[in-house]
Amino acid sequence: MADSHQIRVSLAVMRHPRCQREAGGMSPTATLELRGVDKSFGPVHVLSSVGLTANAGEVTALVGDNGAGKSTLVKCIGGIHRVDAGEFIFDGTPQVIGGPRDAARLGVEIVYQDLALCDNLDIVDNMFLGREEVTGLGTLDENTMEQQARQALDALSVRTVRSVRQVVASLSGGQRQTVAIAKSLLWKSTVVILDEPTAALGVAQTEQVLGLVRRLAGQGVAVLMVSHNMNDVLSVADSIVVLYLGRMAAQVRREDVTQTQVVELITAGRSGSLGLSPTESWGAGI
Ligand SMILES: Nc1ncnc2c1ncn2[C@@H]1O[C@H](COP(=O)(O)OP(=O)(O)OP(=O)(O)O)[C@@H](O)[C@H]1O
Repeated sequence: MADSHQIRVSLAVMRHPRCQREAGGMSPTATLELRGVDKSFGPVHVLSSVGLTANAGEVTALVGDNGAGKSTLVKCIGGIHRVDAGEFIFDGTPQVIGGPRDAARLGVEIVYQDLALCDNLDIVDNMFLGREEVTGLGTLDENTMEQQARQALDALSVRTVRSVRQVVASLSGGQRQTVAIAKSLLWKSTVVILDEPTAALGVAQTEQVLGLVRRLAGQGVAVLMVSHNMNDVLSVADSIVVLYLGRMAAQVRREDVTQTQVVELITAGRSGSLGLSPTESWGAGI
């Protein structure tokens, strides 16, 4: 294992290919970058100067203890909460997120834990709910929707769903998660936020969904995955953002940290062996 000096050096030189391209003269552009995000509810300061970077083609895990501010941050990115201060930069351009429509226009899709699927509708109906394709005659274009739903599932190599005309109520937890994730691909989202995607799943289904998360990133999406499950985070993330009491403890590359160091960041806001204080660590490993 690398010692703390090596880790600091590797963090400083930023080993990700995008960063190597920067070293070679090409400038990397994060799909989503947050800088100095503050959010309070009345007198309660929930987020203070939070920043993170989510790159296309990567899974960025967002971790932190209960109450650290993960959900609040996700809701700020999704336009559900308005931030008090801070910048949202999409593909290098600062943007204002004044509400959910702005976030959707910028390609942000949030897959919540409850998945917000309608049990009585089939997979196609769920994937196109509120955004149905219509024919020139004004009727629903079922064939096109069915084809596109199938394509989205195929792009993610989904083999577990037999028919896109299956009613969602009949699907397993993993299959439902699959439908919700494939929906984000269908809508060409550029930033997909997954809220605890394996929370209610058994071992086999967890493996399948984690594979799906990787393939989603493989489609060029910047995936931000909120998770309490350290095994999931360490097996699937390229980069890990740790929130501690509403502040950035660190954003580190997966390969630069051990599980113990991530747990230290989550529980204490710093990791002695990493040698990074919260202010030093912001952005160090991106
Ligand atoms: N609408 C609100 N009004 C007041 N305080 C709030 C509101 N929403 C969240 N908070 C507070 O903000 C803090 C962060 O909550 P948040 O739900 O973002 O944390 P979290 O990291 O997602 O936690 P968990 O892992 O338990 O879901 C908590 O102390 C919570 O009580």
